[in-house]
Amino acid sequence: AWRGLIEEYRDRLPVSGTTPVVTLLEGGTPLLPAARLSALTGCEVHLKVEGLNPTGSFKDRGMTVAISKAVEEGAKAVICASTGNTSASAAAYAVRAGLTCAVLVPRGKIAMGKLAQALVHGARLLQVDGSFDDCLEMTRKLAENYPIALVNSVNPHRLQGQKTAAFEIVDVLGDAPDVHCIPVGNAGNISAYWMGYQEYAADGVATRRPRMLGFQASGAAPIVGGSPVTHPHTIATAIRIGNPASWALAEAARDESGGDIQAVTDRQIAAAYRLLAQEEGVFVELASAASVAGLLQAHEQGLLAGGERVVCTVTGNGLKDPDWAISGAPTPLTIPVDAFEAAAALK
Ligand SMILES: Cc1ncc(COP(=O)(O)O)c(/C=C/C(=O)C(=O)O)c1O
Repeated sequence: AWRGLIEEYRDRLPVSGTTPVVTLLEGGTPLLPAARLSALTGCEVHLKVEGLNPTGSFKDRGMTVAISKAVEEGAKAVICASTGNTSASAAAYAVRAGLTCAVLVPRGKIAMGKLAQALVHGARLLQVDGSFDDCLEMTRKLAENYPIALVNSVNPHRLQGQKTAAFEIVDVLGDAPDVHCIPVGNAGNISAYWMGYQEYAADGVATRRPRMLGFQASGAAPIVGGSPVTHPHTIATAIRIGNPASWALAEAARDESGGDIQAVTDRQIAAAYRLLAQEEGVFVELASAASVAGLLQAHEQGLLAGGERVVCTVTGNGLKDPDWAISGAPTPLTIPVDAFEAAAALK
């Protein structure tokens, strides 16, 4: 049976025999063949469905390690800034560990499902009148001045946990893919995947490393533009980030892998979101669809050779932000009960 990431990849994580294991049995998510995307691109496309982690996003991978280490170091409380999924995950793992959790989120820019998770797990939720980047700056100051563990992806334990997704992909495919597409916000995840692929290639578990293709929303694309975006804007609120904490690591992943970091528009993201739901049967949140919007864009640009193996990470569950699924849907029909019975009686 699946034992959670620390037990599954213990010898590749910064834990020892005495590290308490705080887990919700995260990881082991599906690597789902994507027939429609394969037909559209002429590649062999798989989706790494990270919305099926315990709190509905890939953040659980990093949080199991960061919270376990926080307990080992004697922390009594944890804190993070978040566009939503990190706070949802930190709140749940803090409960598992018996720690107090404080989260700072940008007011009014967080999907309801994520807010619900932080609140229901009893996190102390601080809504900041500013951007995610302002939240992160405040969180770093608080963590410096109080005995409270910072569990954002600036905490190296987070990236250590998140690199396990790359291990799982190689373990299932038998080697690394040729290309890996992934959304980029605070840029921890693209950096963590590259770390994982590098580690497996260095140990000979994989014979190759993929080209990393990262995708930012065009209104929140500091790495693409080369300078911080003071007022980032996108419907994909999870990646509405103007000054990524792992900027340098993400550029290294791009350059060392021979990949790229590009922008995709909200329109492209929304189209990929609908395609995933209506043609692949996978419901993801908007930011997650940036990796598939990027796949289609890369195909258009001739960046993909026919038959190449491509993995797209879809990072969060669509249930986090159901409004987007409802807003464009046709109005449901309402049938009066008696008409229904009459119709049924027609048999
Ligand atoms: C669904 C989803 N998809 C992609 C990203 C981008 O990953 P990174 O590039 O590693 O930041 C996030 C990030 C969310 C937060 O940063 C947070 O929760 O504070 C996300 O929730």
